[in-house]
Amino acid sequence: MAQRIDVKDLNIYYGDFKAVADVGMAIEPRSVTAFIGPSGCGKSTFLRTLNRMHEVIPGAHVEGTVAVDGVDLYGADVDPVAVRRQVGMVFQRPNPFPTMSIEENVLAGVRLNNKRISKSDAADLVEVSLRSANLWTEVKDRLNRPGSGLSGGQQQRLCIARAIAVKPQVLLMDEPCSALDPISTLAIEDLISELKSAYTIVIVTHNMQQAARVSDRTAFFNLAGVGQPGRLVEIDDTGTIFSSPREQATEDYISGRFG
Ligand SMILES: Nc1ncnc2c1ncn2[C@@H]1O[C@H](COP(=O)(O)OP(=O)(O)OP(=O)(O)O)[C@@H](O)[C@H]1O
Repeated sequence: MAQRIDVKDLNIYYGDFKAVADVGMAIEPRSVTAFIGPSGCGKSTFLRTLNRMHEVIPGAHVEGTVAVDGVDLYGADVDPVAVRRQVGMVFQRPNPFPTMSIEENVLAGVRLNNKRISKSDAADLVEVSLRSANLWTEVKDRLNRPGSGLSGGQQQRLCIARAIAVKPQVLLMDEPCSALDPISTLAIEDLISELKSAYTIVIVTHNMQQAARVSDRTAFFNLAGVGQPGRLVEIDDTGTIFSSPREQATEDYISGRFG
């Protein structure tokens, strides 16, 4: 299911403002890639271009290519809705649909895609998705209760189950633990490590220990100054980035000298 992503010469704009410049990188399947860097360097903006969520903002556009297994997501005949099915996203704050039951939350993406699904297939999909998200045993006896009745960490795992249920190839996570306590954070990190055997995972994180714990590859982004675009400084194996990065700016950032 996992797929490789190749980004080439990507420039990302909000209207006339170039927020991110000249990004090129390969993101490997069945691995976790972390994006780190100071606030405003464009990590979230870049992440959102990987499933065409960026362009839902009026005036926002990109130049360059993002190819998933060789197919440019920005090709003329590519349907952005199909892209978002293939490349799922989990956000900073858990956002289950509050009035929907746990079960209906898991199925929400599938229903949005207008897929007809029998009752027994739906029940199977709910169980498989919740099991994959390490949530099944905690909720199996209350599948009809509202998703909003779960703890923050459980809600985030529910959102991951909802993302998985549409069978994406890639999972994008934008600071998925920033609203969670340390125990829930560890549960999500364990889950990320399990999911990488099936998915290509990209995670934005402010937490460098988290990047070091969960990711195989780390990309460091930086900003030359206010009003300047963010740029990719380097991407390498996570161990290398945290022990012997090539660039001084990376060294300064990871050793806490700025950002
Ligand atoms: N909707 C928007 N409209 C206009 N500019 C935006 C929008 N969202 C982000 N930006 C700008 O794009 C640049 C990159 O922002 P982005 O949120 O991607 O950075 P980030 O590295 O994820 O930051 P943080 O770590 O603080 O979340 C910033 O200058 C920001 O002000």
